[in-house]
Amino acid sequence: MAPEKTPQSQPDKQPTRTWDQQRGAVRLRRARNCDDTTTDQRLLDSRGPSDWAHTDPWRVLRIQSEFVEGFGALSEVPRAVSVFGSARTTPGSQHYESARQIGEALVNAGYAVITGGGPGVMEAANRGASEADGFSIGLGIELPFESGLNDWVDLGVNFRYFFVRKTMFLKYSQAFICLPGGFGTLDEMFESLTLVQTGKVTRFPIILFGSSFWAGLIQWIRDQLVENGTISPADLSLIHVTDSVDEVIRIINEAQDSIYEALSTPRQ
Ligand SMILES: C/C(=C\CNc1ncnc2c1ncn2[C@@H]1O[C@H](COP(=O)(O)O)[C@@H](O)[C@H]1O)CO
Repeated sequence: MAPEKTPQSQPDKQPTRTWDQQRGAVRLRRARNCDDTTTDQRLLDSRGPSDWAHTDPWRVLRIQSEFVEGFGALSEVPRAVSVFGSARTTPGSQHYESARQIGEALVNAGYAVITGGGPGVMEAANRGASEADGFSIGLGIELPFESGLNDWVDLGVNFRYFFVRKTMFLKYSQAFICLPGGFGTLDEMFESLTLVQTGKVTRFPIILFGSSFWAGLIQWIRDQLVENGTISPADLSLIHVTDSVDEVIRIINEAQDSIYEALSTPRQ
């Protein structure tokens, strides 16, 4: 019979129990320390040439560097609006032309245009902005099926991490406009709605362009979310739905005015 492993027979291998510990943001209760390797072993006994780059502690530095690069590249960006929508929209289609007009109108109203830098609606909005001689920005994302930044992006920043990129959209935009899209667009829309609903960002319009495309979702939100009490009826007012480019600009300008009013300075 195999000898029983007890603290006496295997003194060095026994996991050590520690009491509650607070390590920065992390709370450890009844923690077990099972790591019986030494720091030197972990440093010198590498498993492969790129092991270090894939361990979470090092990943944190890459995440950090992505924040630093993003903040650095975008810090001088003037007032801007982000435009989201399908990567699959084709040039010449109605949604493509709407996005192009929105890009142009935003520039004429004094805003830079930020998109995901990809094809479809993103390209169209960048194109409208660039054709109107405005500031056209693309925040690209590394994807398995890389499509690269579209040709109408004047300032492009590529990100590895979705969540870092999302921070940039929010930090450097005064409003979000969502054109018809798929999961990516819905993700961007619902994340921004959550941030406005929870008060993380204020006076931040979320505009859904294309009423017939969005009607079913709005109805579902009303019938299911409001009816079941998972959102309050007032939350519906966080979403603006329109088919008018002029209305888009009016909504954004009004929100800007209310910010300047709160600060008691006129809008520039
Ligand atoms: C699918 C194709 C290329 C994808 N390239 C993208 N580049 C940049 N940003 C993207 C890309 N795809 C999605 N996004 C982001 O999500 C939104 C669109 O996603 P949807 O699922 O198409 O609605 C968009 O706003 C971007 O921020 C080749 O066709």
